[in-house]
Amino acid sequence: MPVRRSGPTAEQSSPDALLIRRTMAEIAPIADEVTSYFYALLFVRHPELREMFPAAMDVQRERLLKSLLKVAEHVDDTAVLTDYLRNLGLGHRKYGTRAEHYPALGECLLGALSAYAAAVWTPETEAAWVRAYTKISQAMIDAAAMDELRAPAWWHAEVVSHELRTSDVAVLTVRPDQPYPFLAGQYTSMETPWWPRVWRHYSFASAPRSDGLLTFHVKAVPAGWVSNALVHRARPGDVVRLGAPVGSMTIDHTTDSGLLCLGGGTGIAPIKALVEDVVEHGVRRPVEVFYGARTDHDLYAIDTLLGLRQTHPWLAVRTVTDQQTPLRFPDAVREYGPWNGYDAYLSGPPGMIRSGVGVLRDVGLPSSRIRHDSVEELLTAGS
Ligand SMILES: NC(=O)C1=CN([C@@H]2O[C@H](COP(=O)(O)OP(=O)(O)OC[C@H]3O[C@@H](n4cnc5c(N)ncnc54)[C@H](O)[C@@H]3O)[C@@H](O)[C@H]2O)C=CC1
Repeated sequence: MPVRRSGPTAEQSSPDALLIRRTMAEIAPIADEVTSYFYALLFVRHPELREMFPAAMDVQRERLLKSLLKVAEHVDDTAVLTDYLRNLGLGHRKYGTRAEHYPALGECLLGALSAYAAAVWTPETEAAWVRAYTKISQAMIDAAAMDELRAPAWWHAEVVSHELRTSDVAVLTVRPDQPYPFLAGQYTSMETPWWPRVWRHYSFASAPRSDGLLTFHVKAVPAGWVSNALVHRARPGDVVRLGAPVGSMTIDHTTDSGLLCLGGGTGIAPIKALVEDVVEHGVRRPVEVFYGARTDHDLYAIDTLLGLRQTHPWLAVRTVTDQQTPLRFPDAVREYGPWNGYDAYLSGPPGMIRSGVGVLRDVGLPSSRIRHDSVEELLTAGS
């Protein structure tokens, strides 16, 4: 996502926004308890909804809280909120969420907030939350209804190849059961047969292919149930479920400006897809890839990138490993350039994205030319 301007200042905030933020500030120190209480209320009052959620609720709790914080932060910023709620509405289709579930969720959310923010909870606060929740849920319901007209809620996809590239990184190729339209640079959510209702995000590692197959790079991370299953258990013939494609780290093909791409670890996956997308479009534009990894051994995608470079002279590929250089990745981009006129794409660990954005701003790139996925989403990606 391009880095956005910040929302309205406190002085410009609406009365509802102030009340909502006051509630969020009140519950911030006990946020875990509030979300646990919310789900307890929901499952006691509506036991039929329990089966829509995974057995272990830790990531789910975090996601709900992040969504609430995001809404509270941007409650007056229609542009940010509209985009965000649209994606949230689409994203909930794969869970089986329907319009009639929203009032139940809203009633339990207000129940949890009023119980834990009792010190600041007034009739005005309650009215502000009712207005906000009505707006939020309607935006999500409308987005889901629009999407229903053109796409399934999820796709089944069969693993057709599984290649272990290092002891903990696998390249998986899957065949969706129906056409799966997406853009290079986007990501999807995946559920495996071993962990039902646990969804994790993975970026597409190839541009759309004529045979319709999709490729992912997965690293088994400690305590990452889904990633470990995908790397160490998945075999051809296994069937996963995919949600809709999301993400705005895509190429603007109406210009021919240069691309500066920073991919760290398995974050090289969408960068490879972007390079293939440039190849597909046949327009020669400079593409400079910086590929960061801990060691040379971890540069599992280097042969593919060097292969592309051999046939496409506009492509430059530089590797930066933690062993090899005194300048840590992504600082190494400072040694090259100038980068004015380039669009930048970052993909990798959240810390790398944050420091990469800092480096790019330092070398003079405006925020509007820097693209990456939401760091909040990445914190629960791929585990
Ligand atoms: N669209 C995206 O942004 C994608 C993000 N990812 C994420 O990328 C990560 C990949 O993990 P690994 O392969 O284990 O990467 P890793 O931990 O091996 O790091 C890869 C590179 O990033 C650098 N790095 C790591 N943390 C940094 C920090 N805080 N500041 C500056 N540089 C840092 C490392 O030095 C190394 O060069 C996962 O968190 C995954 O979720 C993966 C695919 C797509």
